[in-house]
Amino acid sequence: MSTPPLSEDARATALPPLMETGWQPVPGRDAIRKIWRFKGFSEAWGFMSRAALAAERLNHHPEWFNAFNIVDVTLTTHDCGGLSDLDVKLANRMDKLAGAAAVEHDHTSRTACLCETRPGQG
Ligand SMILES: C[C@H](O)[C@H](O)[C@H]1CNC2=NC(N)=NC(=O)C2=N1
Repeated sequence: MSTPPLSEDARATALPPLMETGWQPVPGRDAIRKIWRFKGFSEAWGFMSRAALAAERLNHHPEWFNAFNIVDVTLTTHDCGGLSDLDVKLANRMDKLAGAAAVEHDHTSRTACLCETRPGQG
C-alpha cells in the first residue's frame, strides 16, 4: 500500500511546528531538511544510530549526510513523490533524539558550519 501524500490540512497543522524547530523546505522538492551540529563525531554517530532504528521501525528512511559532527537530513516519501505523514513522524522523532544539539540554519553550504567548528580549518 503506497503512502498517501500529506493533505493540505495536515500540511497547515504539522509543518509550521517543524519549521519552528529548524526544518526548512527544500527548493524544487516537496521535502524538508534540517542540519544539526553535534559536539563531536561520536555524538553525531550516536544520533544517527538511534535515528536509524527509528527509521527502521517506521519503515521510512532519511536521505542524510554526515561529516565529522554535522548531520544533514532531508525527508521526503519516495513512494508518493513528496511529503507524507511518515516524514512528519520521523522529523518529530529525530528532533527528540537530537536533544540539545545545535541547529544550523544556513543551508547554502552544508560544510560551512563544519569549518566553523574546527578553528583554523577551511
Ligand atoms: C519497500 C519499502 O517498504 C519502501 O521502499 C519504503 C522504504 N523506506 C522509505 N523511505 C522513504 N523516505 N520513502 C519511501 O517511500 C520509503 N519506502
